[in-house]
Amino acid sequence: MDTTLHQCLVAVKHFYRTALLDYKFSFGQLVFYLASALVAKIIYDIVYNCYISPLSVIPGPRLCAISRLPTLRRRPKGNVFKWFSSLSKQYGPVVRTAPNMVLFTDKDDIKQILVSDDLPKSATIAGIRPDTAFQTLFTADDKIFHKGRRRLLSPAFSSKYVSSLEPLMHSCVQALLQKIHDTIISNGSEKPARINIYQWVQATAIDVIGETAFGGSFNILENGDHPLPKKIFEELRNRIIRATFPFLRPFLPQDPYTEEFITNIIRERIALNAKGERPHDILQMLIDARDEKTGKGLTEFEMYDQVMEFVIAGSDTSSFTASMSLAFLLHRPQTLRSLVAELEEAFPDVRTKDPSKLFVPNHEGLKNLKLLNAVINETMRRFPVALSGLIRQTTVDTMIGGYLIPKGTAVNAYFNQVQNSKEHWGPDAEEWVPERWLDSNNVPRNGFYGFGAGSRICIGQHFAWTEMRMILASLLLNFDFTLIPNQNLDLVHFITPSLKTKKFDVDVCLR
Ligand code: HEM
Repeated sequence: MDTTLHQCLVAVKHFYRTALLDYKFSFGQLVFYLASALVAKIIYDIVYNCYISPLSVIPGPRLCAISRLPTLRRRPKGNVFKWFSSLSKQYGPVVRTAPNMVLFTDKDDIKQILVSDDLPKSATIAGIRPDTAFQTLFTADDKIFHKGRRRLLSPAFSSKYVSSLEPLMHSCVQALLQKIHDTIISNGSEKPARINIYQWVQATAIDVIGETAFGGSFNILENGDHPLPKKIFEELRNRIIRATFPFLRPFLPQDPYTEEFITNIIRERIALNAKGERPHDILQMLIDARDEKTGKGLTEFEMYDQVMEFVIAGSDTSSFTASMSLAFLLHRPQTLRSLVAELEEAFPDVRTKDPSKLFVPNHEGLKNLKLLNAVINETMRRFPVALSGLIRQTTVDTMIGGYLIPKGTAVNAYFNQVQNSKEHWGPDAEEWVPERWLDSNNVPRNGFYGFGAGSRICIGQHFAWTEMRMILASLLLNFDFTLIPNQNLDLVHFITPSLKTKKFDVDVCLR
């Protein structure tokens, strides 16, 4: 038998060698051989993925073992997180979601991925870069690059530095209050005005990041129909599509509007520097950055890329959380009343002030307010910004969740499931109940990852907390809001989450 097999192999080898050397095969034969090689490769991959790969023992839908199709078709629609949740309910804490990707929903596994092993970001994340050659803080998969960029930018996010930005945030929040106030007055102050608070808070957050990080408000709120928020959303969706289907990259170029908008800001700053003015903010840090070895600075594109990342990371995240907090408060009047009482107790003079003056509380007076913090934490628990999970990649064969995960596998720390699990958070885990945060015993250890964890933990968390507390408290201290029931609160997630309708209307009147 062995001899026969050997003879066969020798004959096949001989045939191919002669054929290749003498080109003694027709075009039809060539197509046939290539097609058979392709079919053999497909069959090999299917057999390997289903029966031989160490991942083959991990539960999950059969199709996921051989194809990325189930994930690919959901990502561009922004609803992959719903599927992940249903998979983990059906298959348990470790699920294979693609031939080379595994979903983890156990809290210890998530801690291992993000903190103990502190795995690097996966190649999937690198795909969301506009130009894959350039890394940014959020997308960096090279740990050394990440460390250097993080060291460079950290001073702009320290709690001390963020406190110094408070007057700038104050002016943007004041502009939001003024716009609401003026709308109520122009509507005839005795009746409530209907506004899309979701959109206005989003515009405010973009202005805050412009004012604090790039030297001047983008004035998005003022120019109600500014194209930037829509362009940012389109860019987020395109980034996911480019990462999911790399062959579509040439057909989905970077949007010229945002590139020009941000590049102009950079050029204006460089011109300002030439006049001797050097504001101390993120933009200046990027302009001044020099490579330790080569002494070279960032190119204009690299600066644009990093600035754009901050505009994305710093706007839709905190605005989503702040406006969803308000939406849920309106659905839970008892908590709304308690929160307003907490705020009025902390700022008793707000009532005695001139009613025509709008009041923005200082952050020092807000930061320790228990219910305010609980409301924001509860919104981040129920609807985390990283709704589809945090994707990392193994660099060596690693045991996670009792399975051998080979080197180069994408692992998704899907903490959304942990944060909404009845096992960890009790029978009301799927309800929005901020009061649970008032007793620290109710918060399970390693059960909350609102800002991520490990070396990639959100660099902007002090910034976000300051901004969210100021926006929410200012709205509630100055106005009365009424819920308009039965609005669609369905979410989509493209890097950051948003309401599918981009709309949450409220009726608002002066207090
Ligand atoms: C409610 C508000 C926010 C939430 C819930 C949030 C959440 C997160 C999470 C979960 C991560 C970790 C991503 C990962 O591990 O893959 C992250 C990273 C990051 N966030 Fe935030 N974020 C918020 C606001 C902000 C703000 C205001 C900024 C900037 C002004 C910002 C900038 C960043 C950046 C640059 C990273 C990447 C950090 C790194 O990889 O070193 N975020 N954020």
